This record gives sequence, C-alpha cells and structure tokens, in this order.
Amino acid sequence: MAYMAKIGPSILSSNLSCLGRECVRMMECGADYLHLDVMDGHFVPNITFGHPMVECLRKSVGQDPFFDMHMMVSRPEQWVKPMAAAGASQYTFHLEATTNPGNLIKEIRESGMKVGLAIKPGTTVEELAPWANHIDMALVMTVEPGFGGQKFMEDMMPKVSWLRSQFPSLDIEVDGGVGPDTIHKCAEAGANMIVSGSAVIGSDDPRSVISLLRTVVAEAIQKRSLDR
Ligand SMILES: O=C(CO)[C@@H](O)[C@H](O)COP(=O)(O)O
Ligand SMILES: [Fe+2]
Repeated sequence: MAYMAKIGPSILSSNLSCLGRECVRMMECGADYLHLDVMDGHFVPNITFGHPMVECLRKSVGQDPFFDMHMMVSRPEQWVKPMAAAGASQYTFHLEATTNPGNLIKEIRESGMKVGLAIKPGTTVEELAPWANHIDMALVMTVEPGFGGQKFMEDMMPKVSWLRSQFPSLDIEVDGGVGPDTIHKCAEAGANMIVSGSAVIGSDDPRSVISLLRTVVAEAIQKRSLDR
C-alpha cells in the first residue's frame, strides 16, 4: 500500500488579491500540496485564472510546493505545455472534456508533469477505470465543479470505494465540500488525497483543520492495511 494521506487546500476560497501569500500561509500551516482550480467559463460557469498566474505563484512560493492543477476547461490539450512551463506539478484534467484521454495522458507525461484524471458527479467510475493504470491520481468530484463552498455529495463515496478496491495503490482524491464534518466518509471510502477549500481557508485555525483531516485519513489507511 504505497499511498499516503495528503491534504491540499484549494485556494479558490481565499483572498484572490493575495494568492501568493495565501499559498505560502497554507504551506506553513502544514499543507502537503496546493490544489489550484483553473476554470474557463465554458466547461464550468465560472472563471478563475490561467498559466500566467501559476507562473507568478511558482516564483512567489519557490520550487518545493506541489501544484495540483484542477483543469476545469473545455480544451485541456491546449494548456499542457503552458502549464508545464509555468511550473505546474500535476495536470488534472476532466474525462468529460476530451475525446482522446490516452493521447492527453501521454502529452502530460512528456511535458514532465504527473497525470490526474477527474470525473464529475454524473460520470461513472467505470468510464475512468480503463485509464486508472496510466494515471497518477483519480479525482472523484464530490460537488458539481465550478464553485467553492458547496454541499458534499455523499452519494459519490461508492465510486471512491470501488476505485480503492480495484486499484489498491492508486492516489484517489476527493474535492468539494470536504472538511471536518465529511472527512470520515471520504477516509472510510478510501480517499487519500483530500482537497479542502472553505473548511480550511475559512477557519481561524487552518493548521488544526489540516492536521485533523490528515489524522482521520491516516488512521483509515492504517486500519485498511491491518484488515488486509
Ligand atoms: O474544484 C472545486 C470546485 O469546482 C473545488 O476545488 C472547490 O474549490 C473546493 O472548495 P470547497 O468545496 O472545499 O469549499
Ligand atoms: Fe478543485
């Protein structure tokens, strides 16, 4: 069992006018990685930022922090090279946004980034399965992508459980409405990479929230390894 509990704050709900400082603050509070939400106003009804912002963030936080780019864009092929050049670590694209996932996976790898593959709530996990052995991380969305601060969809947990049973060492990420109230469901289902936006950023004590989320997931991983 190679996977570990990792917590990646989504900085979507932070003060976007001081993103660099917010990223540094999250890393200082114990984040394992940073989850950066890219929205194009087409794949989702919202716009955030693109590779020029990522390049600035990379300069401001240094080489170490891992940038998980959640690409909520209609043409993910278009941004692979610009994101790699800007300093992205992982390129997480949506299965719904491409007709040729295999080629896109290859392009992302060739550009030196890790590969994440995301599915929206309406997409079955069986559609993701053929690619699972070719990716570094599967992202099961637990809200409709587009906005932070939405309600966690518990009915996505069977997707996570099924993926964990079929791919025991795959990194599985959940994203949307995840915080202290919902983390137990995610951990029990088998998620190990946890995106949390408003619950972490909106807290007076982000360090404690990050630590709590990580502890719950680490304990579930430990329990699963003992049960095997
Ligand atoms: O990708 C998305 C939304 O589309 C997420 O990354 C959210 O931004 C997470 O925020 P919370 O739901 O945790 O507030
Ligand atoms: Fe996201």
